[in-house]
Amino acid sequence: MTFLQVTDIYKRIETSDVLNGVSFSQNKTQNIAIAGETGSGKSTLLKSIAGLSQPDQGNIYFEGTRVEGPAEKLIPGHAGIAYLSQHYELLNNYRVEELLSYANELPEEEANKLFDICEISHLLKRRTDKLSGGEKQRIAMARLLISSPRLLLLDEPFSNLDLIHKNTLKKVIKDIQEHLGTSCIICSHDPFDTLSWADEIIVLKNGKIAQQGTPQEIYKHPTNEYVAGLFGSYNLIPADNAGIFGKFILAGSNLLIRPESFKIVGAETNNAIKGIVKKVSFEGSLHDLTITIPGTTITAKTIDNHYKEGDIVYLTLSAGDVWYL
Ligand SMILES: Nc1ncnc2c1ncn2[C@@H]1O[C@H](COP(=O)(O)OP(=O)(O)OP(=O)(O)O)[C@@H](O)[C@H]1O
Repeated sequence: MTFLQVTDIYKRIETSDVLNGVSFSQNKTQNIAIAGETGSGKSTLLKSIAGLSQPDQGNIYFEGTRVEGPAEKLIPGHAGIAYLSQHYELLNNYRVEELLSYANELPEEEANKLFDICEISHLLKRRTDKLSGGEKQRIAMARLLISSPRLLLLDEPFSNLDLIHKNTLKKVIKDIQEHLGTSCIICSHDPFDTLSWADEIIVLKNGKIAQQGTPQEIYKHPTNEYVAGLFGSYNLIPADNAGIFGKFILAGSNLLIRPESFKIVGAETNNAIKGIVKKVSFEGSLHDLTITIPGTTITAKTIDNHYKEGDIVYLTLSAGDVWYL
């Protein structure tokens, strides 16, 4: 039996086709990330899976049982699926332990384990109005996990979190999966939150799946510029300008090359492309170099910090680093 099966979901809101025939499946151990620009339908898809948005057409089956929408049930939602909205709210003026105790039916030991996993044990005596955004979010998540869902849907969980809280949340999500056996689907528009975590990424555009694949496939072999752009910067060399790349020419195809794919070598070698550094930008662990090469300008990334404007450089590429669009 498939863990989650989403088949041909359509949803029209007012005059927009928000979901336009979305189908995919998830197995129990698979981490799925749903990516897409703002308004592409990510939240609506998650809510449909949770039974909180009524699809106009199509079916969702969770562990073999059809997920009914809010129009079909008195109390919306589906047993075993928990959805954490990006706009979750915690009741004000409660102590965290009070808030959690209302939902809690777990034996003390299990509840304490859950609070440890969510890294909120030290917050239990705190009042809910004296918490940071990241802390509130982990408490909201713990509250949902008390009901021992088998599938947790997280809607933009990393937005509005600083790097420290983001990393805590990433560890918490990993521990939830490892220690509680809960499967997850995360929707996020930030590639850095999805590429390292997901087994499979589903990219939505205008309510349709633009591409579905492993993070490596999506990053290295995007089907179009929309997908390429969602997952990082890229160079697009138009087909009529691709001659400079010699052996990599494929008639009529543009070349898509990620900036980190260029190797910068000190001296002219076979097949190296000569360029002049026009700009150097410090990006933390890497430097972005804007380099003029015959007929165009490209961006390359390097860890070397000695390049400066006006330097002559030589660029090489491997066959696996070029993608044809
Ligand atoms: N209740 C609603 N009434 C009107 N339009 C809606 C409603 N809910 C969603 N939409 C529209 O449907 C489209 C998809 O919305 P959705 O929230 O699913 O996208 P999203 O990809 O999650 O966006 P974001 O990343 O900004 O949260 C948007 O254009 C949105 O304006």
